[in-house]
Amino acid sequence: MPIRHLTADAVRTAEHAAGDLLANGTLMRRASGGVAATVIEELRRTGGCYGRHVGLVVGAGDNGGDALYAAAALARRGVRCVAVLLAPQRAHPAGLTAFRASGGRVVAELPAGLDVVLDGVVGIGGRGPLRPAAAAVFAALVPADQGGPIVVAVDVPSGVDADTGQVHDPAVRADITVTFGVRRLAHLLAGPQCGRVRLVDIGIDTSGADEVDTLWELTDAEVGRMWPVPGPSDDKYSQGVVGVIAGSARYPGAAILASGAAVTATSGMTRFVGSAAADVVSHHPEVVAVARYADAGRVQAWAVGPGMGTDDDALALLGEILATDLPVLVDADGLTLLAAHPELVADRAAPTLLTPHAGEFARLTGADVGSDRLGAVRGLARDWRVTVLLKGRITLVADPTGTVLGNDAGSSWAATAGAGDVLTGIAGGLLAAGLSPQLAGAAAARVHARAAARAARGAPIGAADLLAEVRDAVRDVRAGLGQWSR
Ligand SMILES: NC(=O)C1=CN([C@@H]2O[C@H](COP(=O)(O)OP(=O)(O)OC[C@H]3O[C@@H](n4cnc5c(N)ncnc54)[C@H](O)[C@@H]3O)[C@@H](O)[C@H]2O)[C@@H](O)CC1
Ligand SMILES: Nc1ncnc2c1ncn2[C@@H]1O[C@H](COP(=O)(O)OP(=O)(O)O)[C@@H](O)[C@H]1O
Ligand SMILES: [K+]
Repeated sequence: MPIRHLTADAVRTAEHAAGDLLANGTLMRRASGGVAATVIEELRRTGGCYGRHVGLVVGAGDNGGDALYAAAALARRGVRCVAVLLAPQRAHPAGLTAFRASGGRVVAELPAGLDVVLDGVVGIGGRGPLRPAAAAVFAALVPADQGGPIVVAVDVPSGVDADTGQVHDPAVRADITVTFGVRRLAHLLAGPQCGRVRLVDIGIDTSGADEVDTLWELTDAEVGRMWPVPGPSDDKYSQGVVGVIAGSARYPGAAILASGAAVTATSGMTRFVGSAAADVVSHHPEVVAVARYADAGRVQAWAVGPGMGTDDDALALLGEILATDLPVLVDADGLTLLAAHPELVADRAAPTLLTPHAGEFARLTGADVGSDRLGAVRGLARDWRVTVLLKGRITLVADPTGTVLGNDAGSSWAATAGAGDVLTGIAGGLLAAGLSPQLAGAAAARVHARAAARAARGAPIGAADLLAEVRDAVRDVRAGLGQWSR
């Protein structure tokens, strides 16, 4: 089962369904216990708990209550806790009582030399940026990598919108985020702001949540299991032949990268159509490359667009491809053409995957992606009745029914020219092998991101370096599946 992320509303619904557990404070006790356990783990890793120092920043709601109860539990382990109360009159009363009873002290500002700072300003009830008093406390902290305290966010880093993942300015940048029962949308949409996310079981049931409240994330094992590999009765045709249309004789780069990625991602066969046919074959001799579409031969899916140009010939070719009943991926120049000719996909029944970056997305919709990327990608997929993969550090793949798969690349090394051409080739290969556009897009994004991180190992890369690591990235996700038996 993919990892589920939910809206704040859906989280609240699940909490309320827990009935007495919510009313009698059991859920909050479990939540704060999870926060304390996380802090204890961190302190133990760095020398133990006794005599260490933890600072709290406490807001007016239950998020602050979690922090106060967690501190009371930490005090029982000999941790010394101090708290800045942002709204002293409205701090969680029972939490504050427990905090004081455990020896915790309320202070006007956080002292230097803290080991951990707990962000209990706001959780899923938060709106907008950190207000000035909270912002000043966090601005004064020395970052953890410069010897300052580790920042542990309770539920979500304050200033990050739990539903859209919008990182307001200012917002808390957490090293660790501890959340309860189920991950919130922001934990994927704003992954880099959350640091390491730790999920604490508090005994709520979220299985009945609606799809519109949900964002899914495939596990590596799921990506590995769905990756197409040849079986005993397969031949080069039976695994799905992908056709790539990209680049030009003048600009062969996109053609070489996209077709090379298609070759690398799956077995079977890659065909290529375009004026860069000779360049493609010189780099990837296994590609069956021709100049004209009429000579292409049969394929099971097309990947069309990178560097193909936007002239009348390109438009005519895109129209022919989209008029087939084959799965088609459209990227780059193909998307620019589609933005002006949406009728080309309006009546398409066959699987269709559009892979825009933010600029191409704006061309397609006439509006910027905005701060709600999830809502935006869902809207385009629904309105155009196609699957849309929105690129970036967090890739989102929405199908027309509203199901969305997200992928945090984990690093940003793939933000390099030509990396999108590689993604096109990988996803095109998976489409030809029979994966749905959504799974093809999400699985390709995962392997693409791993390949980028593998290639980089701390230094900038080009798209060709990323391409060279795709095979090992596939090996990574397939590790442990008993693949040698196939
Ligand atoms: N309901 C429950 O049983 C549970 C709740 N839990 C905790 O409760 C949290 C939700 O608590 P609440 O609904 O009280 O909401 P929060 O504590 O997240 O925030 C609401 C409060 O913050 C104020 N506020 C909103 N935006 C602000 C901003 N930008 N700057 C400063 N103050 C702002 C609001 O006026 C309100 O007083 C969860 O995130 C979680 O930490 C957990 O204990 C799990 C169980
Ligand atoms: N900040 C980032 N972090 C991680 N991956 C990124 C980031 N920005 C872009 N990418 C990925 O790199 C690729 C870039 O594709 P694209 O924008 O089409 O570039 P190009 O057209 O030059 O190939 C996509 O797979 C995208 O998801
Ligand atoms: K918080």
